[in-house]
Amino acid sequence: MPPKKKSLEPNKINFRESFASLKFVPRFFKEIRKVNPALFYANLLCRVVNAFLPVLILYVGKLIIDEVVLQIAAEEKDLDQLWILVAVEFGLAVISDLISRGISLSDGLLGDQYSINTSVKIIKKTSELNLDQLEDSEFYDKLERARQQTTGRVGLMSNILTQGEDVVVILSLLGGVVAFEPWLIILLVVSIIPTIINEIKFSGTSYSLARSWTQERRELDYLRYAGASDVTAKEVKLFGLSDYLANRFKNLSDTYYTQSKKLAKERAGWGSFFNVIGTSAYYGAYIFIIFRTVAGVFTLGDLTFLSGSFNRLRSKLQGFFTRFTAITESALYLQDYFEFLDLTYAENSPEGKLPLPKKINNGFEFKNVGFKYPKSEMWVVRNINFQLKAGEKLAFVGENGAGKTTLIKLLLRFYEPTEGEILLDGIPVKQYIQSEYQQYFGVIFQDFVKFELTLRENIAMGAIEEIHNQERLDGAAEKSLALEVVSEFPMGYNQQLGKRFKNGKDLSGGQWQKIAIARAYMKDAEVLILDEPTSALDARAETEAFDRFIKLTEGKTAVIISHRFSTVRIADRIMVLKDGAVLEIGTHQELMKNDKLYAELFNLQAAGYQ
Ligand SMILES: Nc1ncnc2c1ncn2[C@@H]1O[C@H](COP(=O)(O)OP(=O)(O)OP(=O)(O)O)[C@@H](O)[C@H]1O
Repeated sequence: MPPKKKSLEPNKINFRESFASLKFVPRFFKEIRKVNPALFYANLLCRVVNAFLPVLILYVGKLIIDEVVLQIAAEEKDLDQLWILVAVEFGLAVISDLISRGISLSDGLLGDQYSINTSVKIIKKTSELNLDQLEDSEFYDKLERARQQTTGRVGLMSNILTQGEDVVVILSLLGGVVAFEPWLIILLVVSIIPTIINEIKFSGTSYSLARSWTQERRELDYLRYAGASDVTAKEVKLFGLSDYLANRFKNLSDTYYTQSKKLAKERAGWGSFFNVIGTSAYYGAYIFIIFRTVAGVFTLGDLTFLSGSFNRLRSKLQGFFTRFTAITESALYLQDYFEFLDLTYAENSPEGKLPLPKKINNGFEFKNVGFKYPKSEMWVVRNINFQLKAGEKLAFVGENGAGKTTLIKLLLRFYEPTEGEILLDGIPVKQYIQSEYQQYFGVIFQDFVKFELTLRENIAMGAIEEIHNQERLDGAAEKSLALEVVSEFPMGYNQQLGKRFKNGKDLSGGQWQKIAIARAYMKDAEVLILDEPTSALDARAETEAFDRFIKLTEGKTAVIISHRFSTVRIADRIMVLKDGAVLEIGTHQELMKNDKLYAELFNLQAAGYQ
């Protein structure tokens, strides 16, 4: 599919929207303060002191020049006063430098702590959300923006603090200028108006460009990954896909480049034009001050103080307005971040309140369950009625796409049924506290995660609080045949797995699967669910794994999904699914007698093995 063309005009975010995003700033600062209150207040104090230094330094400079002029004209030179002034200016310069360094140091430290804190919050929040939210692409974009802007938020913090500091600098400089010559303020206003116009003109545009490209940036990241990663390398080489992927990447990025180039050029062009106007106003003021000095109204010291103050004021005011745009732009990202943190569970699944019973007495029951995935009109499963009795081993079989995994996701309450309900001992499962309910289950999914962490961590993921319980780890590894994998490595459980990190070792598909099964044993859950857990195991390992599974989980409730009928027949009962409906359910013998799909598929596989 060729990449879709995007319009070259991003939706502009207007000034009002930019302002509205500032409402998140107080919450942002509350979070920063919480991260390290002492450092936060020290930073504020440094900034307050720093704000008064420029006007003080300029004023002492003026006194020095006036004193020099006085001493040139004096017949008897007395330089004591002059040296004191020079010493004061030197002292102020040293203090200013120390404080500036203190500010950037504390900015950096606060920023680092804050970004660690937000990353942790994002990870935790993600785990709280429902699967349908995580699978939703709009939501995913929000998550992406919340995640990406961590460093932007750190910049935002120092920008806002500098803004506050500059307000004090500007007021103090203004006070100085007004005391000498109030008329200069008019020229000052004229000199900064162009900057304000420029900022209003472009405010929000670059943000809206970046925002409207979130989805494409995700696509670009993916293409970069697909074209240059160890996971895809085999197929990319073999099928000669690298040019295709590189071109797709290039076409999409070229469109973005064209848009941002257009914006950057416009911004630079208008910026230079307005700057010329601003500079002219500054020189107007300068000429005015020179005239007044020549006329004897101002001293030479006044001249340096006023021109210095005027120049600083202008650049501070310009900085104030450009920074304001940067702040409102980053505050829009802040909005993404806080909106993400404030996301709640899907509205159609209000959280249940009932605590979970310690033991399952009768089991689960699906009553007329039907389900459509969010934003889809298709019934994936419908009219599903069956019981999963306590202590029973039930197998699901059926062709690809029949709905087996979907039923598991419903049982686990990753999704709520669109119609019908699921009961546990006669009570609808949605009445239980979801997180507690999910603790009942130990699950190995078809696409279980291969964590690029140590072997120990990979097994302990089933009950991470038990990571140092060697006995339990050994027990789980032994039951799942993963102990053989552990013994292959001199570092044993401490072996790093995967190829991403130094000394990491990749495993075969079957070895990974044994580790995933160990995870389920580690959990010691009430209900075990194995979704094609042995597809990568060799025939001997598979039989062994299943025989063990049945023995070791005696009395436990379990659901097994498998395409291998030799495995399935060990189950107490087998449920056959076809096109999202239950076709037949019973023991192996019953279904063979039934002589429908199960018997047909069983005989087909059995013939294949002969
Ligand atoms: N997250 C999802 N969003 C939308 N549709 C989905 C999603 N997951 C699965 N489906 C659709 O639901 C149907 C049933 O999928 P499911 O994974 O339950 O089948 P399965 O019986 O487990 O198949 P297999 O044997 O291939 O694992 C399929 O048509 C699939 O396209």
